[in-house]
Amino acid sequence: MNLFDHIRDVPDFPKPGIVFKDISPLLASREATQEAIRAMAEPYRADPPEAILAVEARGFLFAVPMAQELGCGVVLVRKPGKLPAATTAVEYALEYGNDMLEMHADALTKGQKVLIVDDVLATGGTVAACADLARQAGAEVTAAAFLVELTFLNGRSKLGNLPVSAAITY
Ligand SMILES: O=P(O)(O)OC[C@H]1O[C@H](OP(=O)(O)OP(=O)(O)O)[C@H](O)[C@@H]1O
Ligand SMILES: Nc1ncnc2[nH]cnc12
Repeated sequence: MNLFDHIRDVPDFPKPGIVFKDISPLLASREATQEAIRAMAEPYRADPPEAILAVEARGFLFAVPMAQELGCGVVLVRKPGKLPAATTAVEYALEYGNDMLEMHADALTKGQKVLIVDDVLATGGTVAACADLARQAGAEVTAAAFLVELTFLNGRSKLGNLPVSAAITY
C-alpha cells in the first residue's frame, strides 16, 4: 500500500500558486484509510495520549478512528460560532489566509496529556493555535500527528520542540 498514490495534487486551489493536497482519493478507499490511521497511530501506541485534540474539518476524519485505536476520547477544535457551550479562542494564519479556532472552555483538564491530530501540516499556524488553546486550558501537549507534512513550508519551526509525526512527507 503506497499512501502517496491516494493523495491528489490540485494546482491553484484555493488560491493561485497553492498546490492543494487532496485526500479525497484516500478517503474513498477503505484500505488506504485504514493504512493511514494505522500509520498515524503507530508512534503513540507505546505511550498513548489521554485525549486527542481534533482540528476542524479534515482533522476530524482522522482523529476519531485514531482515538479508537489509541484508547482515548476526542476534543473538538472548531471554526468560530460552531461550539454550543462557553469557548476559548485563538487567531491564526493559514497557508492561504487567516482564521480563528475555538474549543470548549471545559474540554480539557489541567495536566491532561493531549495529542493534536490533523490531516496536513503546512505552515504550522493551525497546530500552533491548537497547542495554544490546549496550554491555555492547562493541558500538556505531548505531540502532533498528521497524515501529510509539507516540509518545504517549515511548519515545525512554529512548534518549538513539540514532537511531530507524519505518515507522508513531501
Ligand atoms: O499548517 P497550516 O498552514 O495552518 O495549514 C494546515 C491546515 O489547513 C487545512 O485546513 P483548512 O483551514 O483549509 O480547513 P478544512 O480542514 O476545514 O478544509 C488543513 O486541514 C490544516 O488544518
Ligand atoms: N497545500 C495544502 N493542501 C491541503 N491542505 C492544506 N492546508 C494548508 N495547505 C494545504
